[in-house]
Amino acid sequence: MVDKTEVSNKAVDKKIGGAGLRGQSAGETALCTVGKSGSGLTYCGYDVSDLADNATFEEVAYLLFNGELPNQTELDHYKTELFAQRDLPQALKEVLQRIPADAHPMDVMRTGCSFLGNLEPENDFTQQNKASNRLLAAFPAIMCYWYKFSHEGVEIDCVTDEDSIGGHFLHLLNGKAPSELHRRVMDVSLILYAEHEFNASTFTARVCASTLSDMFSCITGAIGTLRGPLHGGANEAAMDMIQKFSSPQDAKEQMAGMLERKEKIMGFGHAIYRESDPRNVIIKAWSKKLGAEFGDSSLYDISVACEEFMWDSKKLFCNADFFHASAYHFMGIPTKLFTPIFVCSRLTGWAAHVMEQRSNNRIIRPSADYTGSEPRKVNPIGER
Ligand SMILES: CC(=O)SCCNC(=O)CCNC(=O)[C@H](O)C(C)(C)COP(=O)(O)OP(=O)(O)OC[C@H]1O[C@@H](n2cnc3c(N)ncnc32)[C@H](O)[C@@H]1OP(=O)(O)O
Ligand SMILES: O=C([O-])CC(=O)C(=O)O
Repeated sequence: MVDKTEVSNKAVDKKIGGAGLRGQSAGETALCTVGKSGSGLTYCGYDVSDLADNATFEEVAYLLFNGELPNQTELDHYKTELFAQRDLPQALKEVLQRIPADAHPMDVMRTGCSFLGNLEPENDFTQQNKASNRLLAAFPAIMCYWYKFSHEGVEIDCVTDEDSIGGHFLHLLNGKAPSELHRRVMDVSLILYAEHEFNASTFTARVCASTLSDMFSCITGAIGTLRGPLHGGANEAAMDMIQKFSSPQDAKEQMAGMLERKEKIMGFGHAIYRESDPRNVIIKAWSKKLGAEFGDSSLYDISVACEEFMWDSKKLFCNADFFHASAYHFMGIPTKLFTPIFVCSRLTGWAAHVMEQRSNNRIIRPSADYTGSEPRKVNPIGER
């Protein structure tokens, strides 16, 4: 007779692992493919390059939340809904005022998200779209209200008449309407960062969702995960690095030294893509255009030298973050706000994954291979 305990233990013992769970399928999604078809990245079946050329970020947000692109009436309605929710509650402004200027802006985003969840909680899952859209509308103001208050002592008006979220963010940051080029690049950037399957921050959101927690908790956890330099924090780290290089030649020499010292070069490599990140070619082209408009393309030329050097020496390629650094810089965005912009975009992917997890949920709880001590007895404290 088969011993049932033995069978169930065997099931548990089956190793689903490997460092970083690389190559393991950890669930199903209808939202995104990475490294599979088209240019290598699709959202709900649409190639990201097609979306970047022919859609706006709001259309992509709608797509991720609803599974289909909106028609004009649906888009107008959606944008009106988002537009009406841009302002921040006074209590949140007061909290943001208390966060010091030297705080990490990702900590500001985390606190802003969490605190909004106290003021306007998601009481049940019928409110999941409402909560997601509220965060989508409010994130640019959370970032800019804190930044302008803590750095310039200015209490900004959190509402603008900008039509798009990207334009709204740039307007809040600069206190004036952005150029059409900047509006467009910000929109493309938000599209490129919107969704990326089971990346670390999205997986965090899904794990949190799987316990049937609320949307604000899922997003707050995801922000904390995106913060690290191996994930979203790489765009900021890439900027810090390229700013230290005085010329393309200097970049190559210094990078050679970094590789020799076994340092990680931020903005290069990827856990899934093997030869290129499809988002890079898109943001790189916009960075070149912005550099020309900026009137000094040296940062772009240095970035290209870094790209060539890393490919020639290590066969490592730029990921989505690398040319975002120069692109954002050319638009006058302070480096410390780079990763928070990622939050404003990726919120859409996170929230869509939370909704998907909830729609077919089982608590995510893998097992671990034990590597600790053999079973042992507690000695009385005097004998240790
Ligand atoms: C939007 C995003 O989140 S994109 C990712 C942003 N993160 C970064 O840019 C940080 C820099 N990059 C990295 O640290 C890594 O490439 C990651 C975290 C993105 C992926 O990590 P992994 O999946 O473990 O990388 P992978 O298995 O491809 O690494 C292969 C080898 O290349 C090395 N390598 C990978 N990326 C880099 C890099 N940027 N600089 C130097 N060496 C690198 C690894 O150390 C590893 O070497 P080893 O075999 O001697 O240990
Ligand atoms: O997929 C990943 O591991 C990281 C990434 O590129 C993203 O989240 O956009």
